[in-house]
Amino acid sequence: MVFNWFRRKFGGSGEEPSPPAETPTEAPATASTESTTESTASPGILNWAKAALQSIQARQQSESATTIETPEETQETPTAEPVPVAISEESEKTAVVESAPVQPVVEAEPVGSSLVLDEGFLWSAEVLAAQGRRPEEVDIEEITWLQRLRQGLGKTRRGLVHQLRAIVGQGPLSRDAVEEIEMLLLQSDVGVKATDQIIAALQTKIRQETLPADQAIAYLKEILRDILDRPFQAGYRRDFAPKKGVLNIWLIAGVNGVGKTTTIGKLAHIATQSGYRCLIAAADTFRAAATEQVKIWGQRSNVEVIANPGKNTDPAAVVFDAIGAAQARGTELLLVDTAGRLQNKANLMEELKKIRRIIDKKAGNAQIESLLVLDATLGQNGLRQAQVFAEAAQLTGVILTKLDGTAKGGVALAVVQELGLPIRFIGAGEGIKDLRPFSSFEFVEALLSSEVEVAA
Ligand SMILES: Nc1nc2c(ncn2[C@@H]2O[C@H](COP(=O)(O)OP(=O)(O)OP(=O)(O)O)[C@@H](O)[C@H]2O)c(=O)[nH]1
Repeated sequence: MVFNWFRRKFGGSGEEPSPPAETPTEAPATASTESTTESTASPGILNWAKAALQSIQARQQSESATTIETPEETQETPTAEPVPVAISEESEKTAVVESAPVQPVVEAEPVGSSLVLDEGFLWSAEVLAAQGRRPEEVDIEEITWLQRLRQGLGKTRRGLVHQLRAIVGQGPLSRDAVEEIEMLLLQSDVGVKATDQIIAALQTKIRQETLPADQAIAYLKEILRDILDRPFQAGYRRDFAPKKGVLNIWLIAGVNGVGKTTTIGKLAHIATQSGYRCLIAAADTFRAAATEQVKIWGQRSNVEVIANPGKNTDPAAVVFDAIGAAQARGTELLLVDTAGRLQNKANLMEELKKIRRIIDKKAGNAQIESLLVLDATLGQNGLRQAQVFAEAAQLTGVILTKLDGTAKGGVALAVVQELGLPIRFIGAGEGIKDLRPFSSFEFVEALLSSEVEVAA
């Protein structure tokens, strides 16, 4: 059984978590602000984690038993022949449909590392339980991803949590304490505007009452979640799964090197794993290697790539062809890769606008999303680029990549504060499974939770 990331329900602030778990554990039923602030795993969490581990192991065993019994069904490699499609007049001499070759990359689950009831597993269990999840419904992919996210933000978290605790634990916030927190947030790339908001909210609360460090951190988490979820109050929908049975087009934009192509590959993987018919348009015709690169990613998920092998061909024509192909085949998700660099910025923006016009014209009924990919390691610099794109591409969301690197994580707050756009996915690694839908609750926990220890 394959885990469906698009159907995954998040708990956390502002969203009702699932009903309390009816398990023999004492797992917390809701995402309360106090739920994940302890540094020692409670017996409830330990039981919850054990139950989740057993359930994952049992499923893996029964799946491997099925594989052994019916090898032809489960291990057969699907083959795909190139399929001709309707193409536009402009490009009919050169356009071809690149069909995904046959061998999808099969990534083995890192069973050995993840199936241990270690600190990382316990922390993931705590985060999932706090969202009202039941241990028997948790998938190994969720545990692995949460561990990865937490690892990626580890450096920032260790610096932040330790110092914040020391400051907020000293009673009402003094002027010095406020300045210290401000510095910490700015150093973590939170940006001036979001930092001001956080400080103002924190001051109001801590002036009113003296909070122990644990509660002050819990309150800080709540403030951060509120900022990250604010676009939902402004009309953006929380649920970001593509609609089934209709054409969804996701235009992926961003400057070169931020991870657009890689992200498209990872999205194609999530989409096919979640049961969507998916297609990729290779509309970065400026960089010669870009098409080749996106084709390799297409192969990994067995997703076809519509490309035009000519030199400097019109990317809008590729998109036109791809929409035609998608409509002819009943594709549900068309991912459009775009150039990150042209002769100059004005050209790049013009190209994006043109692609957008083609999409609006040829696929007016499609569900269109325009997603900006931002490299989290660029911090505030990435934001300036974003503002330019926001106008040209009518952005509807952001994908934050490279949170596993030197990124400080706080940039997520700056992005939402400055652009008013929701973060839809985050990437924390170069592998096919290293991009997942964004959850403010999980992100903030990964950024600010203390280490969890098994109680003696
Ligand atoms: N560590 C890490 N590396 C990433 C992540 N996402 C992408 N990368 C790497 O970033 C580099 C650039 O990624 P691309 O996908 O080629 O970027 P692009 O935006 O398509 O670049 P252009 O095609 O030049 O516009 C590659 O080496 C990727 O492996 C991530 O989440 N973490």
